[in-house]
Order: sequence, then structure tokens, then C-alpha cells
Amino acid sequence: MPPALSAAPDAPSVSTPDRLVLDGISLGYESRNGYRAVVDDLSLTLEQGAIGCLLGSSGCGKTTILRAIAGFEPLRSGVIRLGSETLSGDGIQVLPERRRVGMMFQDYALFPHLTVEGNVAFGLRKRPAAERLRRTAEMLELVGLSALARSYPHELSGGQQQRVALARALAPEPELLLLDEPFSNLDVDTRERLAYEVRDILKRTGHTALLVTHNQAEAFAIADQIGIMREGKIEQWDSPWRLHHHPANDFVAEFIRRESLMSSRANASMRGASTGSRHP
Ligand SMILES: Nc1ncnc2c1ncn2[C@@H]1O[C@H](COP(=O)(O)OP(=O)(O)OP(=O)(O)O)[C@@H](O)[C@H]1O
Repeated sequence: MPPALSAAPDAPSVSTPDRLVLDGISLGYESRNGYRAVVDDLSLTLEQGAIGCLLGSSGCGKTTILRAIAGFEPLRSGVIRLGSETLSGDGIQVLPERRRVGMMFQDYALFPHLTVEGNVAFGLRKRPAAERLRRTAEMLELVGLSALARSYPHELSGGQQQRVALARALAPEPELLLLDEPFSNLDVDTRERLAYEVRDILKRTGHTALLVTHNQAEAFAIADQIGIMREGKIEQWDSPWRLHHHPANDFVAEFIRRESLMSSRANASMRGASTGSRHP
């Protein structure tokens, strides 16, 4: 007998409160030719402690959604809620710095003139010195970089820099972490390893996080819930297991099939290239 859906290894657990709710959000940009819709009546919910991922091709609106959640883009309609608080919509637009939302980007955006610990402590400037020191040390321990606290960003590998960026984003204890293509500057092996590491760290701290990427391997390595996007809409918001086994429509099925094929080809050719240089 086929296993019951609830027995799927990564089926979402029940009855944790929703942390992030996007309820029918629409937004876009003004241009010379007038308003252009980019995100159209999009909804999703993310439970407390869950890691969500928006997966879709370039230009489908992933970054625009993160920018709206962070408070940099106003909504045309719909509501964004974090816990019980409305952040955007219903006539409300909470300022970005009041949202308790942390962000981590693909280019790390570390300050080159500050040490690793200086970078992590940066977001804690307003805290008392003793607390700042304690929290910085705790964050460096969490991401396994205590030994490099006095190093400068240029002395670190890409993966280490990205771990500093994660420690910096988590230091002020955000209620939600947004990650925009965080691993795309890294080589293919580091990318997947770091995606698993970041998942492990976020699960240990219990943070709720939303990631955007166009890389399926990365999405499947890190996320509890994935939204397959097409032109500003989510075609299916589901667990990785269900996306593979129960795609909602032909678009999702074809997207998963094509991306898996492309990613295994890309991995094979990159590994082949490095093997080739050793065996001319
Ligand atoms: N500031 C802006 N002004 C006008 N149009 C914009 C602006 N930012 C993004 N867009 C347009 O909105 C659409 C969605 O962009 P967005 O960056 O959200 O896509 P994405 O899915 O994150 O793409 P990528 O994977 O390439 O980063 C694109 O067509 C883009 O050109």
C-alpha cells in the first residue's frame, strides 16, 4: 500500500501558529508607461520556525515579494502580517527598521573595514556593551567562526563570509529572516553544503525564514515549504515531498522535472571540468 501522505518524511507538522502571512498581496512598479503589476493576488503562510522558499525563474517577482515584506515596497492590495501584527496593508505601512525582519543577500554586504566580530556586532550598536559582546560571541559560536573573530572579510572564503552575514542578520533576534539568493555567489559544492548548514542553524535557533532562489537543489536542501512561482503568482505552495510526488499542475511537474535535469547536468559538467583539468 502506498504510504499515507501524513507519513511523508517531510510532511509539515500540525498546529504551530502562523508567523508570516501574505494575504492576497498585489504590487508592482510605476514606469513611464504607467503601472506594471509584478505580484498578483499572492497568498502564503509560514508557521513559526518553518523555512519557506520561493522558487522561480528570473523576473517572476521573488525579490519584489521580499522587498515588500521588508517594508521597502508598498502594497497595492492585500495584507502582510507577522505574528499578530499587520506590517503592510489595511492602511498600515510599518517602517522597515520597525519590522524585526533580518535580511541576508547574495553579496554578503559585509563591511570590509570591520573585523568579523565588528560586522556581527554592528546591528547591536544600541545594546549595552556587555550584552553586545555576549550576543556577538554567541552568534560566532553558532556559525562556527569563533576562531576567526578578529579576521577581516577579505581573509575569509565565500562560505565563511556568508556565515558571518548569517550571524550578523540573526544577532538582533529578528522574528523573521529573509534570504535573497544567499548562496548564488558560491561554487556548486559549497552552495549545497552551506544550504544544509544554514538549515541546521535556523532549526537550532527556531527562526522563521523565507528564502528566494532559482536553484531547485538549494530550495530542496533548505526549505520545509516551497512555492513554485510563475509571473507573480504561486502555482503550488507545498512541502518538497509533495511537490515531487503530487505536483498541482503540468507547469509544476515540468518545472520540477526540467530543473532537476538542468541541475544534475550543471553539477556533472562542473565536476567533469575540474576532473578534466586533473586528467588532461
Ligand atoms: N525598481 C524597479 N522598478 C521597475 N521595475 C522593477 C523594479 N525592480 C524590479 N522590477 C521588475 O519587476 C520584475 C520582477 O523583478 P524581481 O527582481 O522581483 O524578480 P526576481 O524573480 O527576483 O528575479 P531574479 O531571479 O532575476 O532576481 C522584473 O520584470 C523587473 O524588471
